[in-house]
Amino acid sequence: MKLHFHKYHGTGNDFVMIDDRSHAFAEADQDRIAHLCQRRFGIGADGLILLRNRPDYDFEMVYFNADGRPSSMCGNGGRCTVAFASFLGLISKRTCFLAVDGPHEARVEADGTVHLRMQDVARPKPVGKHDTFLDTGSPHHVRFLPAGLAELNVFAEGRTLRSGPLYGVAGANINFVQVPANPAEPWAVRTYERGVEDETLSCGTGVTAVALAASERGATSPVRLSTPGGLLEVSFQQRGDGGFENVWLSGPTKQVFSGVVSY
Ligand SMILES: N[C@@H](CCC[C@H](N)C(=O)O)C(=O)O
Repeated sequence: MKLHFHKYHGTGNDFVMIDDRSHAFAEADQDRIAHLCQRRFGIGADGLILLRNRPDYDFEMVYFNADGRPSSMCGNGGRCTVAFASFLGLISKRTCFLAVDGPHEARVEADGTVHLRMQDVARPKPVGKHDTFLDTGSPHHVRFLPAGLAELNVFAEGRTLRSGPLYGVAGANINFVQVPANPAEPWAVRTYERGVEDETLSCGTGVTAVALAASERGATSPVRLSTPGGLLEVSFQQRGDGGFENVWLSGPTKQVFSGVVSY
C-alpha cells in the first residue's frame, strides 16, 4: 500500500501530516506510526497528525507522538494542521477545529504564520522554589534557571524529571527556561518532550506554559519566547482566580516537502 503524506514544521517541531478525510488510516497500528516517525528508517518527525472531517467543525486534528501513541494537545502540531487545512483549501483566514482537548479557534496569515487559541489554563502549581506545573492541553513542568541554559544536558535532566516521582507513569514534558535580564526580552526555552523522549527544537504547549508561568516573574502579555527552532509569541489575560483565558500561541509554519511512502 502507498501512503501520501506532507511534512510540516512549526519552529522546528516537525510532523508527518496526512489528509485522512476518508478515515482510511489505520490509527491503531502504533508500530507503523512510530516507524513513519523514525528519522533513519522512516520519514522522520516528532509526531504524526491526521486531518479528518468532523461534523460541526472545519476539521479534526488527531495527534500521535513519535512513539506511535495518541497523546494530549500539540500546540505546534495544531498550528501546522491549520496551515495544512489552508493548503488543502478547507479554510480561508479563520477556522474552528476540534482537537483532543476541545475546540480551537485559529487564524492563518498569507506568510504561514498561524495564531492558535489555546484552552483556558488553571493557575500554575508551584512544585519547588524554581519549578512550576501547568496543563496547557499537555502537562508541563517549567524550571527557571538563572543561567546556563545553552550548556544544560536537557536530555539527561529532562528524562530524570519526566520519569520521577512527581509525574508517575504518565510523565510530563519538561521545559527549562533562562530568565532574561529584562523580562520584555525573549525568554529562552528548551524542552524535553515525552513521547519523543528527547529534546525537540520547540514545543507549542511548552512555550505557552512557560509564558504563563513567567507572568508570575515579571513577564507581561504578549511574551516572546526563543526556542532552538525559532521565535514564538504567547498572549493572554489573567483571571481573578489566577488562571488564564484568551490564550493565543503565534508563530511560523512551513510545509517542507510532500511524498509517498510504501508500507
Ligand atoms: N510538541 C507539542 C506537544 C506534543 C505532546 C507532548 N509530547 C505530550 O505527549 O505531552 C506541542 O507543540 O505542544
